[in-house]
Amino acid sequence: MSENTITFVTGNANKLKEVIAILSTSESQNGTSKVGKYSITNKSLDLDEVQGTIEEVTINKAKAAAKILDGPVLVEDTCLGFEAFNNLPGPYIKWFVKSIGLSGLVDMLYKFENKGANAICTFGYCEGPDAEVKLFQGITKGNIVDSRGPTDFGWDSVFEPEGFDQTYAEMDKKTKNTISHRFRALDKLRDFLTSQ
Ligand SMILES: O=P(O)(O)OP(=O)(O)OP(=O)(O)OC[C@H]1O[C@@H](n2cnc3c(O)ncnc32)[C@H](O)[C@@H]1O
Ligand SMILES: [Mg+2]
Repeated sequence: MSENTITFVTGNANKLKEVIAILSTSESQNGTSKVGKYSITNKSLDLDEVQGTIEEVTINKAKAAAKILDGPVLVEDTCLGFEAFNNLPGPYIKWFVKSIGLSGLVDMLYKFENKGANAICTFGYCEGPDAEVKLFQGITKGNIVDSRGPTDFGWDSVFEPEGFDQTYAEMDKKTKNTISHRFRALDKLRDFLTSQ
């Protein structure tokens, strides 16, 4: 593998699809994206996640991936935080969705007038097992609403981004991919990689 190849490590096929779509250019082929001098390829691995802040979780994931693959890696951790809960569940949103479901998330806020939520995406880039992890974060604000639209990607159907009357799940993918937390984080990562 060339030294300019970065492996995006995720166990989530929907994340991967969005990353490829957002980074796609005429030079991308077969799931490999070109950003500046770098080629971004991918590997499906479910990395252990420690408890902590989103930054700590992402740094740990990146270090674990760089150790396993012994080379440049990119990982991503996605949070959904409720304003009424001081931004929890945050990095633990996956376990909340798994254990209480989407209607459970909506019910958590039933006592609160403030339905505000932040979708936060943090990419961690690490050049190798002994390198520092660089973070690139994107945030999209929105509200938690009753589920509308397909439920095949995480909490997409209960998150209505500010300024829109559709949930992420109801939007066409192109629209989501120009306003999403993931798009905003990748924009920063792209700036960094193209300046290298
Ligand atoms: O292997 P990794 O990359 O960690 O993939 P994951 O599915 O474990 O992902 P996270 O640890 O980042 O957990 C984030 C949770 O939020 C969900 N999620 C991530 N991005 C999302 C998005 O854009 N819209 C809706 N749900 C999303 C995802 O399905 C998880 O349940
Ligand atoms: Mg995960």
